[in-house]
Amino acid sequence: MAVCTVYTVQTLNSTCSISNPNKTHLGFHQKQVVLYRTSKKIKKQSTFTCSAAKEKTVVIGLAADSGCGKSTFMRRLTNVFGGAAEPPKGGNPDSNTLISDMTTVICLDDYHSLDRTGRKKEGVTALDPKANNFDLMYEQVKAIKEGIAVDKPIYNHVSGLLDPPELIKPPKILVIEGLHPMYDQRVRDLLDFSIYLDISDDVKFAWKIQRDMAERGHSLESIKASIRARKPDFDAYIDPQKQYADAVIEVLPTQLIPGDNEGKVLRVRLIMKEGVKYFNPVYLFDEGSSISWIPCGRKLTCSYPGIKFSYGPDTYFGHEVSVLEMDGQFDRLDELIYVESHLSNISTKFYGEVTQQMLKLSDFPGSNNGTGLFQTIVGLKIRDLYEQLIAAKAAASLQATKA
Ligand SMILES: Nc1ncnc2c1ncn2[C@@H]1O[C@H](COP(=O)(O)OP(=O)(O)OP(=O)(O)O)[C@@H](O)[C@H]1O
Ligand SMILES: O=C(CO)[C@H](O)[C@H](O)COP(=O)(O)O
Repeated sequence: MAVCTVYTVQTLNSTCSISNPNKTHLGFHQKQVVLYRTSKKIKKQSTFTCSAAKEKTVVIGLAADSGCGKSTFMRRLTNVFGGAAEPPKGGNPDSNTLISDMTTVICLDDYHSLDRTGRKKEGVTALDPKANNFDLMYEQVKAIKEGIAVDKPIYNHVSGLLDPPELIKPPKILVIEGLHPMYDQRVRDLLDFSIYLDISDDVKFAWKIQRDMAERGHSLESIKASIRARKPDFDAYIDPQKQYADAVIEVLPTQLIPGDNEGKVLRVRLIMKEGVKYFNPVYLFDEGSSISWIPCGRKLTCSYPGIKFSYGPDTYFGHEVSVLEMDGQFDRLDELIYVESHLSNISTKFYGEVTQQMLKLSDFPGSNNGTGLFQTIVGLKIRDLYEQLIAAKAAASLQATKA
């Protein structure tokens, strides 16, 4: 359990980071100094120095079950912002954090309150809220959003233990990815934008088998057993979060091949909530219309079973949404430019940017289908949202200075 001590400071009202000799991280915000720490009480007689007020961090949430492509999506997203994403330099080699110039991605597995042995003893899975510390998750994400560095715990996936914490400094964009970014309302309310990767059971199974058998040496039976064991908690605690997401990427088996269960050709739907500030849903041809488009012709090479796009308005958990769908896969990625040129509101900075991004990362899984395409587009939408948020904050603070 985190110890959070609040000091009231009458004279300071800016936001800044402070560190004290106890190696804890403190910050001033709204006339308060707040201490975040994962263990023990902090001595109140610390001396600290204060740096200038900083830009606040934009927080993005990405939810999905394990093995559903979060890491792949994160690599696409950080690439949109440029610069390589790497684990903290000189830190724990088993850290789950990825840092680039603009973004820091933290994995919410780090807020497991029970380690592997503890979960076994209590008979709970990592998906169960009882195995996670939402109070600490909330306190630390809030602190980072306010410009305060924190000592975040590390869940070590190699040993199954909770390792000593690592320092997370406030980045421009913080992405919290994992099982529960939208489970706790307090954490959910801190998100500036949220995404849910909704991978159907058949596809999840195919991806998990491919990774856990080929890369991790698990047997088919043990993979099946692990999927079965997680399913009730997945349905109870993870899946319901999709109702809160601003964008959902739904991955289903193709409808172009009757009875297909190979999971190689995919039908992917990008479900975009209407009315989200700084987020204008992407559309095909004509905003708000219902469209069905088979682009296979002179400009796009399609082998069996072809490609089909659909677009139109819908409702999702009672919210108005726009849905863009792609079923099938590209034969030649460079021809994606033809599709891109028919999409609007994709938040590119130049003609062909989606195609360029896809070509750059063509060796990533899903680059020839709607998973890669929609992840890339969501990445560009997040960049746009970030730029709009920062511009709005700058305008507001200029206004405040004038007043
Ligand atoms: N769009 C995709 N198309 C095909 N395979 C994919 C796609 N995205 C991910 N995969 C495969 O699924 C597996 C899991 O992907 P990834 O590691 O990105 O998921 P994750 O959600 O981060 O997993 P975990 O939480 O377990 O670390 C990998 O083998 C990857 O190759
Ligand atoms: O659902 C998961 C999130 O990625 C993991 O299963 C959970 O974090 C437990 O990890 P491990 O199996 O390495 O102990």
